[in-house]
Amino acid sequence: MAEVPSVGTARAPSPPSEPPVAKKPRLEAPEQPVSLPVSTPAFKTASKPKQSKTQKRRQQYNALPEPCSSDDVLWREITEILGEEYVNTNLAEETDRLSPFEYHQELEMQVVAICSTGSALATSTESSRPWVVVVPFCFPGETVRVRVYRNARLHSFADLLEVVTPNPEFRDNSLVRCKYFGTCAGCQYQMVSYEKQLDLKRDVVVKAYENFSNLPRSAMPPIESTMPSPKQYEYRTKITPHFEAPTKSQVRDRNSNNNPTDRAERPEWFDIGFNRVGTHKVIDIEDCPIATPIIRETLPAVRANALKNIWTYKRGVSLILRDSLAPAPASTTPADPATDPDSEPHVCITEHRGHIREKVGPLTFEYPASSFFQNNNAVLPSLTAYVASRIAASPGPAPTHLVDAYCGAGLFAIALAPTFNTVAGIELAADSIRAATRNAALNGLPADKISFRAGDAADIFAAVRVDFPPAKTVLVIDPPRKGCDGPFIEQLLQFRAGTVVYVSCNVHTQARDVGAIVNQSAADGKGGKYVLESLRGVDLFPQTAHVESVAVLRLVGDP
Ligand SMILES: C[S@@+](CC[C@H](N)C(=O)[O-])C[C@H]1O[C@@H](n2cnc3c(N)ncnc32)[C@H](O)[C@@H]1O
Repeated sequence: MAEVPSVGTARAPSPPSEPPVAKKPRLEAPEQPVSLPVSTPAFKTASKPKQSKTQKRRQQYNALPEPCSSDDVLWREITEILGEEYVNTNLAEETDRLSPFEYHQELEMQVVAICSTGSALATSTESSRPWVVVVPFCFPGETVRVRVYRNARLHSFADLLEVVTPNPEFRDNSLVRCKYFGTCAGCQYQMVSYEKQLDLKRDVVVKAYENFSNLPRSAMPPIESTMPSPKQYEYRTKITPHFEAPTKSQVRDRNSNNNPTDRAERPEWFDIGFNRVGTHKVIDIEDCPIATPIIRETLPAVRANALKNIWTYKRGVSLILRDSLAPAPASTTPADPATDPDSEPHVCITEHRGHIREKVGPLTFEYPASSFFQNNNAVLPSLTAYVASRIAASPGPAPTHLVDAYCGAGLFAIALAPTFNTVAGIELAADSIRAATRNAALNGLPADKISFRAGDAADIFAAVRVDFPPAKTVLVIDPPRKGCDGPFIEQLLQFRAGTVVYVSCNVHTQARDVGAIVNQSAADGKGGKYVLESLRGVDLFPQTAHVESVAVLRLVGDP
C-alpha cells in the first residue's frame, strides 16, 4: 500500500437536487466555437425580465460550465470518458444528476485518466451506471479507495483514502518534500519525477488544442517538449498566505474570558496558509518548499506578526511575501550584466506598497510589490531566449518593429528590444506602465526606441497603424487567464502583423484564441492567413499541474 495524504475534514453535504426548469443544452459541437466573442453585436438587445434568486440559481445549476473555465476543461474530459452519446442522452432525459453514490460513500475505483486540472478521473465497474469520480493525488492504472464528498453532473468529487495499487510509472512517494503535500491545494505532483511532470504538462497542451482550438490536427504543429524550470523547488518568488478574521462570536468569547494567559495563546481556530485541497478553507502552513529561500526564512516572522495582531482584523487578509534583490545602492545606475541574481543578497518584501528588484539574465526589472511579474525568476532567461529564437526563425526579412500587448512591467518588450528598431508596449495597469518606462531606462534603452502606454490592449493598433509596417512587425501577446477579448482579436486580424507570439498562463483560452485567429484569417479575405508554426509548454510552476504555453503564428501568403 502506498502512503497517501491525510483526508480532509468532513465536508458539507451536496445541496439537495433541485427540479430542473429548462431543457438542458446538448453537447453537439457548435459550428463556430461557442466561446469566441470575436464580434460584439452592433445592436442593443432588449432588456431581460428580472430573475429571482431561485431562478438564477436554477439556471446556473442547469447550465453547462462556462466555456474554457476549469469546470469546462473537467467536463470535456469527463464527456470523453463517458462518451458523447451517453452524456447527451442523460442531459436530454434529465438523469445527469442521478448519482449512483451517496454522500460520504466509500468506494474502490480504477483511475482511468489524469485531467488537465491535475486531478485524476476514476470509474468503478461496480457502479450501477457509468459515472466518473474526480480524485486528487492519483494516476492512471492505480486502484484507489475514495470517499465521495460531492455529487455533480455525471460525476462526483471524492477524497483519496488509500492507494490500493500504486502505479510506479507515475508515483514515487519518496520524492515528496513538503509535509503539507496531499492536504494543501498548492501542489499536485510532488510524488512524480520531474521528467514525468514535464510529459504530463505537454499532454495538457495537446488536449487543450484538441478540445478548444477548433483546428484540425493538420493545422497543429508537433507540440514540443515542455521547457523545464532550472529550479524545481525554492523557485516561487511570491506567495500570498491568507487567514480569516475572528468572527463576532469569537471576539465575544475572548472578551468574556478574563484569563490573560489564555488571551496570549494562539486561538485554536487561527490558521494561516493556503486552501485545503477541494475546499476554500485555509489550512495552517508553516513552510512552503517551493518558495524561494528568503521567503521561507521570512514566513515565520510574518505569521507571528499576523497572530500578534489577529484581534485587530475585521475581515480576512491576504499577506504578500515577495523575493527581491536588496535595493541597489543607487537604483538609477545601469544593471551590471555580469552579476548572477543568486549571488546577490535577497530580501523579502512584505508590504503591498513595497518595491521589488529582480534580474532576468543581464537585465534589471523594478516594479511595485502589488503588481504583476512572473513568479519563477529562474526560468525567465530561457523563456525570453526561446521567444527571441522563435522570432529569429522568421523565414522572411528580419522584423524591425515589436508590439508588446499586455506588457506588464515590460519583460518581453525590454528583453527582445535589442534586435528591433522600435518597440511599443501597452498595459492596463498604470503602475506597471510607469515601471516599464523606468525599466527601459534602467536597461539603457532610449525613449525614442521604446515607449509604453497605459490602456486597453486593443488600443495599441490605432497607435502603431501609421508607423509600424505590419509585415515587419512582431506582436507579442501575454493576456491574463481569460485570454484576449473579441475587439482585440478583431484589431489583430485587421493589423496583420507578420509574426504573432502568444504567451499564455491558460493554454485553454490560448487554444480558443489561436484557433479563432487561424480560422478567421483564412476566411476573412483580407490577404494572407495565419498558420500555427510552433507550440510549446513552459514550466513556471514545478510540482503543480499548471503549465504556461508559447504559440507562434506566422502570416503566410500575400498580405
Ligand atoms: C499575464 S500578465 C503578463 C505581463 C507581462 N507580459 C509579463 O510577462 O510580465 C497580463 C497583464 O495584462 C494586463 N491586462 C489585463 N487586461 C488587460 C487589457 N484589457 N489590456 C491591457 N492589459 C491588460 C494585466 O494588468 C497584466 O499585467
